[in-house]
Amino acid sequence: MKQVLNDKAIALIIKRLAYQIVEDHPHCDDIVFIGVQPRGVHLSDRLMVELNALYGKQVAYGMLDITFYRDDFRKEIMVPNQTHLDMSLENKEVILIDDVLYTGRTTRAALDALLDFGRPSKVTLCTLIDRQFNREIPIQPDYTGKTIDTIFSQKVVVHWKENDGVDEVRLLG
Ligand SMILES: O=P(O)(O)OC[C@H]1O[C@H](OP(=O)(O)OP(=O)(O)O)[C@H](O)[C@@H]1O
Ligand SMILES: O=c1cc[nH]c(=O)[nH]1
Repeated sequence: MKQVLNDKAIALIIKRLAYQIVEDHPHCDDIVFIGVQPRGVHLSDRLMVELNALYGKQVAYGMLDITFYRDDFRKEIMVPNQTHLDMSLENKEVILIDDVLYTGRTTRAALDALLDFGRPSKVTLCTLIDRQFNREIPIQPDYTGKTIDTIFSQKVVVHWKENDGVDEVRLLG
């Protein structure tokens, strides 16, 4: 199982993503940052620390469960996570945050789920890892930590210190 990113690389990437977002958005008043449950939230929590420091205030931040919006949710029993989103998304720019983008189906479900909270003026996507091949939905990231060329049989595994004891990205297979 090959290590693709270690803890130092992940920390640097998260800082860089935060700077890129702030460069594109000098003001954060009309932005809502949303981590996709469950694993996107580890990345979004880290990004919020950087963004709060760069903006000098608490940015609007929520977490979105997409379980019942997945296109395969009827095929197996799934345990939902929690949504924490105590603001309207009407006319806000939403920056969706997830750890991995692969087929694009999770992001599609997230787009569907967030429409329950209003009509955003714009939605952009930030991901730590973009597995750029085998996309099944026409979705691309706007902010990418690292793009990885993978084949179908492989799997990208993102470990987070708070869950797995270590920050790292590994490629299985
Ligand atoms: O672009 P996609 O193919 O949807 O994959 C991306 C999603 O996969 C992982 O979640 P999880 O393992 O819960 O989802 P999965 O079962 O769809 O792989 C990851 O945290 C992303 O949310
Ligand atoms: O390789 C993959 C594909 C989807 N989701 C992951 O977390 N890893």
